[in-house]
Parts: sequence; C-alpha cells; structure tokens
Amino acid sequence: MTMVTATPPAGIANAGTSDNRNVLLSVRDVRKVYGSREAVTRALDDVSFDISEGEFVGVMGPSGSGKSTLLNCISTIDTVTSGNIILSGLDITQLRSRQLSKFRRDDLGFIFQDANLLDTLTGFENIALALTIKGEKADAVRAKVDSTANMLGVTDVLQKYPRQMSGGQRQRVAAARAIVADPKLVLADEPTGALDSRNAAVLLETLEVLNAKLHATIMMVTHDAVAASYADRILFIKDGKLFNELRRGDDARTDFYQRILEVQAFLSGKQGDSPAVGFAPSHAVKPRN
Ligand SMILES: Nc1ncnc2c1ncn2[C@@H]1O[C@H](COP(=O)(O)OP(=O)(O)OP(=O)(O)O)[C@@H](O)[C@H]1O
Repeated sequence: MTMVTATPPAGIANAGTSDNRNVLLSVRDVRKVYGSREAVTRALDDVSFDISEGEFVGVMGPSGSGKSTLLNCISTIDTVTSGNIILSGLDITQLRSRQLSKFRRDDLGFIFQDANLLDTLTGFENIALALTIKGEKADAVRAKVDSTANMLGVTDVLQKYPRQMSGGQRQRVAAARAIVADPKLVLADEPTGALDSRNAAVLLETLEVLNAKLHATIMMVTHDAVAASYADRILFIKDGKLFNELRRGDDARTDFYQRILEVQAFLSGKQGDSPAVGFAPSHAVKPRN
C-alpha cells in the first residue's frame, strides 16, 4: 500500500481543491488507454481533480467522453494506464486483489441506474448485507438499518421484496444500502436514469439528505442537468479531458441548472460561443442575461 500526500495537480491552478474542507479524493494525471496500435482510445487523458470530504460532485459530459471510465477507475472495477487515485491518503491504483475487495467493501458505496437489489432478500436484508458481511452484531445491524431507512423514508418497505416495491422505493433502498456501512465515498452512476421525474426528484432529495445530514461524500455521473443541479460542483468531461468546472456556490438550484444547461449546450455544439473554454475553477461560467 502506498500512502501519498495529496498536492494540487501541476499546471492547473487550484484545480478541484474544492474548498477549505479536507481533501478526500485526489485524482492525479489519470490516463486510461483502451486498445493498441491502430485502434487506440484515450478514454481518460491526464485527468486531475480533488473532491473534499462532504462534497456532492456531479460528473457530466457527452456520450463517450469518459465518465464511466472515470467512475470505474475510482471504484477499482477498471485499472488506470497511468496516474494515481488517492483516497484518504491511500493510493488505490496500487492495491492488490485482497486489498481491493476490502477497499470496495469498506470504503465505497454504490448506487447504480437500476437499483441492483438482490431479489431473494427483503429490503431490510438488502440494506443489512454490507454490515452482515463485515461481521457486525445483529443489534447494531438492526439499529443502523432502521435509522438509515427512517432517514430515507423506506421503513414501510423493509419487509418487502424488491419486486413488491416501486422503482423509486427500490432506488431509495439502494441508497440506504450504499450508505449504511458509512463508506468514505458514494459513487452513483446515472442513479435517476430509470426513474420518472417524480421518483427522480425523491431520489435526488435522498442524495441531498445523505450529503447534508449524513455528510456523505458523493460523486454522481449523470446526463441529466436537473439531477446535476443538486450537486455542489460539476466536472465536465470532453474527449477524456476535464473541460470545465462549475460550482453552485450560493446559487438557487434553478440558477445553477441554467448555468449547467449553458455548458452542456456548448459541449454539444449547440452554442457557438464558449461560456468558458478550458478548465476553469470556481464560478467561471455565469448565466447570460
Ligand atoms: N473496454 C473498452 N474497450 C475499448 N474502448 C472502450 C472501452 N470502454 C470504453 N471505451 C471507449 O472509451 C471512451 C469513453 O467511454 P465511456 O464509457 O467512459 O464514456 P461515457 O462518457 O461514460 O459514455 P456514455 O455517456 O455514453 O455512457 C469511448 O470512446 C468508448 O468507446
């Protein structure tokens, strides 16, 4: 295991040193190349940023820009070609298989597009699984599951099986499962992708609760500007590179949403004039009047 002290990435002033909270995650000069010879894809091309403890960060970008690759490298499902990913001082690109399993189990929580609950387990059992695997005592498991379920409004479905729950309830149970073991980082991959707008809003409010009340650090990949507007900060990726960063600051969510739409429009080529070309920290992109 390699312990590394996080330093700001070279060449990008203040890149992603999000605020004065402690840095939890440092992604440093990460490159991911698929294929070889004539069929090479640089899915990630020297990507560097930090995420602070307690931050809620969205990752956006056009299809094929490298969002899933980034998430997969951070979750250690995929390996980087070069560069480092440091979580709480631990360089996770250097972990071996047993350490990797422990890291995924103890330090990460996952929320996927489809809830990925186990069909043969009740809501309670699904949420409790991570704690049970860790060997926690039954009383502690019950107390943690009950309080997390209560916080996320799924107490009523704890005895139901996933097929007996609505899509929104399944996603909230999945959110409870992601957070119950108190992971350092929650990774969400298009968590609202399979939900209608009402259930999406409930899930996003759930993520807000995880972030604000339970101080969960969340990194969420999304195509959806509404979903992204719940985050504190958005990283935009284009062609495997960090293209821009937006911070919500004190903006109302609706104002932040408008600024996100502006960058999205530019990224998809629908707007001729760049709102802020290049990776620019903080409030670089302002809404136009
Ligand atoms: N296993 C692989 N082998 C070869 N190329 C890959 C592989 N996985 C991803 N890529 C390529 O890497 C690039 C980034 O893909 P990635 O899935 O990270 O994009 P994305 O931003 O998540 O896209 P989407 O929004 O469509 O899910 C794409 O050009 C993709 O074709």
